[in-house]
Parts: sequence; C-alpha cells; structure tokens
Amino acid sequence: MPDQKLAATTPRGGPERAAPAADRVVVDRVSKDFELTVGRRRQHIRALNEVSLTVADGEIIALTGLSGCGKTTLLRIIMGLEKATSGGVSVGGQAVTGCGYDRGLVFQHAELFPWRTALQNVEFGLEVKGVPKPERRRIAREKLALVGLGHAMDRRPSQLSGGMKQRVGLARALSIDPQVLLMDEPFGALDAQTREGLQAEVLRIHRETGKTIVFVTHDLDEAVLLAHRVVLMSPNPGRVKRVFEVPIEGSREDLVAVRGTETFAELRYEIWRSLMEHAPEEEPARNAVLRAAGSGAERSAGK
Ligand SMILES: Nc1ncnc2c1ncn2[C@@H]1O[C@H](COP(=O)(O)OP(=O)(O)OP(=O)(O)O)[C@@H](O)[C@H]1O
Repeated sequence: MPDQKLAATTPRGGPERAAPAADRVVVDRVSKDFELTVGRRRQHIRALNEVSLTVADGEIIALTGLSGCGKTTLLRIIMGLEKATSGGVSVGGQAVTGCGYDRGLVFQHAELFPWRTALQNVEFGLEVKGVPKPERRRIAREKLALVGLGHAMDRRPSQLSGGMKQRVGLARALSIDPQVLLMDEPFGALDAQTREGLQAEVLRIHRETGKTIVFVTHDLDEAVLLAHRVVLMSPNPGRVKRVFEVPIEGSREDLVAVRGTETFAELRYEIWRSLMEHAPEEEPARNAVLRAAGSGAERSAGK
C-alpha cells in the first residue's frame, strides 16, 4: 500500500534542526487534473491523485520520481501558482489561495533581469513588497553575503557564472524571509562540481536560517544528501509511492564523507529500486540511463 499520508513526526538526525516542530506545510488530499487538446482530441490528465503530506517546521523534503509523476505540479500548487482540482494546501496554518510572501521559489534557471545587478535583482521582490529603499538594500546585501556573493553584488547576470546566478536566485527567494523555501530542480542545470558546492551551501544556509525546504530533484544522491525525508512519487496518476526517512546523524556538510557511508549507499539503492518499478518498459533509452545510474548505487551498496 503506498504511503499516501506522511507522518508529521520529526525525522531522526540529518541536517541540524531544533526540537520537534509543528507542521509548516500541510497538503491535504490534493488532486490535479489537466485538460488539453492534442490535434483534435481532448485529453484528460490526472497529474496528482489524492496526495497528502505534511512537512514539519525546519524540515527538508525532497520530491523525486520519474518524469511526469507530478513533482513540479505539486510544488506549484504549494507555491500558489496552480490551483488544485480538489483538496487543499496550508502553510503556517493559512490556506494557500495564491502566491504569498510566506513562500519563496527558486527555479532551475535563476531568471534574473539582465539589466539589473545582482543586488538590484535581489531587491526586486522587496520593491514589490513595498520595503523602503535603505531597508531593502540592507536586506539584499545581507542575503547576498549569506549565499557567498558579498564580492559580486554589483555584477550583472552576464558577468556571473551559472552557479553564481543560482545563488542570486536563492538570495532573492530568501530576501522576503519566507517560512518555506520551494526549489524546483535548483541545481539541475549546473555542472557536477558547482552543484556539489551549492548543495553544501544549502545545508549551511539551512543550519543558519532553519527554513523549511521542499525541493524537487531527479538526482537521488542530492535527495539523500540534503533531505530529512525523500518522498518518492509515481506516475499515472501522480501520487506518493513511498516516503524514506534519511537516518544520517549530525551535520552533512561534508558531502564527500556522507557519500562514503553505508547508510547513504543503502538508502540510495532502496530508493532507486523502488523508482525502477515504475520505469516504463516502452522507453528503453531512459530505462537504460536509469539502470546505469542505479548500477552505481548497487555497486556502492555492495549488491
Ligand atoms: N499546464 C499543463 N497542461 C497540461 N498538462 C500538464 C500541465 N502541467 C503539467 N502537465 C502534465 O501533468 C503531468 C505532471 O507534470 P509535472 O511537470 O508536474 O511532472 P514532473 O514530475 O515534474 O516531471 P519532470 O520530472 O519531467 O519535470 C504530466 O503528464 C504533464 O504532462
């Protein structure tokens, strides 16, 4: 039986967090249908089917699963960018009816204004919020320093690397001091080294701010390295298949050391096996890629 209703318990160990906390995000039996026209035919897609989950205050949750299982749709519904067909979401006890300053979103591509400096890009959300200039400048500087860009505040996006742009996106999302940070494959477009640097940064920022984080990733290593719990979704229709607690104790900021642990290898292997049950047979190329990705997990888990 799929683990549809996630427990609100605080998971053991993992990225540092204060004692047991209240639910920050509650997703209650959310379903989402899309109607689309392909050629002359009307098509109905059930992107999400009765998805329920709770995310505790200060918790980090990874949403993973095969392409099309509804990860982005769920994140967009939590953000208020998309309306659920049925069911509902609340954040901090307030029903989500649209976007709000209690939630910050980090996209796969930072989507910065090219004519604005890093500082001015981070200031943007604060401008919209009506924060007076001296105050928004102070906050934007503080957030850019938090993401390690204190030295590049006056550069325009064309003068920043891909990783630096993502850091600006992260600083911009943090500038409005959201209760929850939502990230949609935030490092998916970056090279391996930059990606690893940013993963460690997210853990450090989490330690410093205690933000609740929900992120989407296809990368099982990333899911296990960063999250307290990994929510594996399955497609047709999109639903929660299984929830994995990540029992890694203490700080994880030394990612290389964490990767070397048996716990990491075994859990990654378990998630991969569960994921593969849904890899469609009619897509041999993607299946092969998934199997190749998994064979690393098999080897490191000693299977
Ligand atoms: N605006 C839309 N109109 C019609 N169908 C949509 C729309 N957005 C998503 N879908 C469909 O809903 C399903 C879930 O899509 P979604 O993007 O949430 O999946 P995903 O798990 O994030 O996929 P990926 O890993 O490829 O990004 C897919 O079948 C997709 O085609």
